[in-house]
Amino acid sequence: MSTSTRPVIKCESVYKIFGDNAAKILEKSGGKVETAALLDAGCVIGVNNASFEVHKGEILVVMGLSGSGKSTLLRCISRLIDTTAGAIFIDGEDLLAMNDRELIDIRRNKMGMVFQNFALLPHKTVLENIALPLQVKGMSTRDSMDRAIDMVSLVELTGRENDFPRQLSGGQQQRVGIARSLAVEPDIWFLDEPFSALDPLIRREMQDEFLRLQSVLGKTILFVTHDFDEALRLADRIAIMKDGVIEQIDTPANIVFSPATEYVARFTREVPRERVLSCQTIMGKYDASAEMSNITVSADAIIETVAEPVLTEPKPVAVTDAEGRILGVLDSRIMIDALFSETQSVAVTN
Ligand SMILES: Nc1ncnc2c1ncn2[C@@H]1O[C@H](COP(=O)(O)OP(=O)(O)OP(=O)(O)O)[C@@H](O)[C@H]1O
Repeated sequence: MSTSTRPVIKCESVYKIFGDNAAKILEKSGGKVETAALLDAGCVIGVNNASFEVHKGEILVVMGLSGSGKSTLLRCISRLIDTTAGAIFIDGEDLLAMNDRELIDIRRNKMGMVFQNFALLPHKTVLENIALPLQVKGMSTRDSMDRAIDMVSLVELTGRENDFPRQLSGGQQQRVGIARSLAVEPDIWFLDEPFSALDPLIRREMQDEFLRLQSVLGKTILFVTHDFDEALRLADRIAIMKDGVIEQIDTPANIVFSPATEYVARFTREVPRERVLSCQTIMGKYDASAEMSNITVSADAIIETVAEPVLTEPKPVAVTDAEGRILGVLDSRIMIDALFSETQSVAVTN
């Protein structure tokens, strides 16, 4: 993830107010949002003063309980609904200033969406469902079908091309939804509770599938969920929402170890540290003269994913960066200290 470049998504004081009187009240106040007056007038505040950026290749998970404003925020940024106040920039372009044609163009070519209910057309086959957005863009039937076949393979559904949605399991239907949204090669990927309708085992499988796809595709992602565990598994950063307000936006480790508010802390109390700490945050010093294990682990791997091999390995395991350079070591003592020590002594930097 790069944070030095221009953000792909930038929100500045974004508000979404629902209610017949909202426009009138805003007009009276000269566009200034006075939440108390709006609430008194019976308006509902969907998103309340959201400001943040999402960078290229980053997964930002928007997490909150039902009614906290997650979907409304996502819909403002994808312009499925109009924003009441504030500014949204996509690759530096003012989204709210775009005309209908520009909007259709950006939504068709730059943005992909996946919804909880899969939103597949029941009378079309898997291939036809995936090819449809390409045909809407003007691609020939033949080319769109060829591309749809590639997409089916990407989401590992080869052999089911001619099935109808009703012949597929929920997880398979969502794979089709994912393939369809990726077919147009969007830069920005919006996923609104994509796995919430799936049972827990399939859900976990789809989360792994999502991470696998992202490791290949490197999209810029806004992922909405009400499940804190899902947020921890998937996010580069998590935005926690309550009553339309983003209470905290930070890495999973910082959310868990430095919750900004009491509300955020309520989600984090029970989270085991191996779920959020990376190898880099607990590793020991590398001694070039020591005999090392043949296995290595990546510096940004979460401890949970490497605990077993490290704990069963008699020799120290090298922790390496993306170029394979050794940054430090892990061994069973370091691992046990990190997992079971009572005090939190590690520096949270990832
Ligand atoms: N079209 C609408 N008209 C009026 N109020 C709305 C509308 N859409 C959303 N709201 C309100 O805005 C607030 C945020 O809703 P939103 O759907 O964004 O929440 P959410 O966090 O996505 O919830 P869920 O997880 O249940 O989908 C809620 O109070 C909701 O009732």
